[in-house]
Amino acid sequence: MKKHGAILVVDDHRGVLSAVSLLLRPYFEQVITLPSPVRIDETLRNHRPDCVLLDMNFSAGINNGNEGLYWLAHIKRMNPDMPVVLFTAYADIDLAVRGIQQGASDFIVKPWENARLVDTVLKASSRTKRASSADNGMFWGESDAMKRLRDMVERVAPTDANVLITGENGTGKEVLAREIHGLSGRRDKPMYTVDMGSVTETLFESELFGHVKGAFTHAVTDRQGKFEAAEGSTLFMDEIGNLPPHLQSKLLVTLQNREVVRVGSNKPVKVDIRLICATNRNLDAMTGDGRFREDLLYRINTIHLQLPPLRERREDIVPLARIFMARFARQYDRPVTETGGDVERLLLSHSWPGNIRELQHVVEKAVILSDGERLDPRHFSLAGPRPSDLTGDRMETLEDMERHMIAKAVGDCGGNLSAVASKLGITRQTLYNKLKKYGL
Ligand SMILES: Nc1ncnc2c1ncn2[C@@H]1O[C@H](COP(=O)(O)OP(=O)(O)OP(=O)(O)O)[C@@H](O)[C@H]1O
Repeated sequence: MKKHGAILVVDDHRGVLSAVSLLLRPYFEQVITLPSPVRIDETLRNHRPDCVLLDMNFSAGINNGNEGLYWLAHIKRMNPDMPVVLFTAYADIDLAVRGIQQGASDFIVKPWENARLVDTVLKASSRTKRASSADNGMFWGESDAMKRLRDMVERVAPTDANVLITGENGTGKEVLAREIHGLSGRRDKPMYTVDMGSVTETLFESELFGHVKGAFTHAVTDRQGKFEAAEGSTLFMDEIGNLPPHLQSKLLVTLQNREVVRVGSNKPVKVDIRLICATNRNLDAMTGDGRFREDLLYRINTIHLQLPPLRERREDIVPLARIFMARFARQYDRPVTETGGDVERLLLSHSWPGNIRELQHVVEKAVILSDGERLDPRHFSLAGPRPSDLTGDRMETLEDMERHMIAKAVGDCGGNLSAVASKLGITRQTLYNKLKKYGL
């Protein structure tokens, strides 16, 4: 039988976690257990489980299930397609029904029947695969830069070549890493992520390479690092530019020898991983002034993929906005089905310093606030471009300046073209001509 990817089990009874973990291991590549929901976000981000089995009651003495419903809503907000099976010690059908109304896939009553529990979580996990690949996949779009990138990705993904993805914040580096993993021979195992931007520097080493008991004050047991966990799969190292110099050397040795040495040990362990790194920093400049090892850069960037900022793929702004609109309309049960011309002009007039993430957030907010079939331009509060967008390379000609002034005015006037024309002191017809000329 082919195993499913990963399942996350959250329950504050350690006995329950061990029993469920033993029961589910034959069916899942990875059974991740959490004794408290506080680390749910990080765990969902790093492990992308196929399903969550979520206890309904966490704080001792408060047994009204609200904690479970709270965390259910939280998971669904983060990841609308994630199937959540509720786990409750009380045969409280009303509560379970409320959970299902709020998006849970099913529920299991404790004490549970093993066969029913396995059957329920397997069904929920298969559902996610179909939903998420259709819904949360990468949108490539029509720009030449993205077409070239896609071509390259299709050729490179099936190989084991190390890949370096660069691009500004929010351009989709992690989405691209998942796409590469999904097209590779390693796709049956989950991709492992380690975010060098969120782990504190003192924990980098143990997080990556693991440690043995007693290696440092809090090392009370042996612990596997991400390199070992990702055995046979892909390891995605986000914000690689944050890696301090002594760990750059250790990473280089690990990649050269294909083996890791846990902190506090001298016994190397063989590893077989495919490495994908990402950064929004300029590693060439960092090697130039000695902040990043050049030999490590050569190791990690066998293939270099550069994601363009959203302002350089303007033809993709509206299609992406429509995808996000449809997704959030479903998630928040809103009737909105159209973006509308004024909203589209508004979106095209913005410079998107936060890239696709920013677009996704503003569309999400507008969908939540919407009450009709069309998005309302008043629900978009787009911040003006950053000062850096107004100077330097991107503002070289008078045309650049004019384009920027028109775009800004469209934003300031909420997409109302009569107001834009009068603000700029030109006729509506001239404004139309210029909007067309600049693709706004
Ligand atoms: N091509 C795409 N198609 C659909 N959604 C996308 C795409 N690229 C990015 N997104 C969405 O935009 C958000 C940001 O993407 P992601 O986290 O991959 O960016 P990033 O470049 O890794 O950001 P950061 O540098 O801040 O880590 C995510 O919510 C993701 O779902």
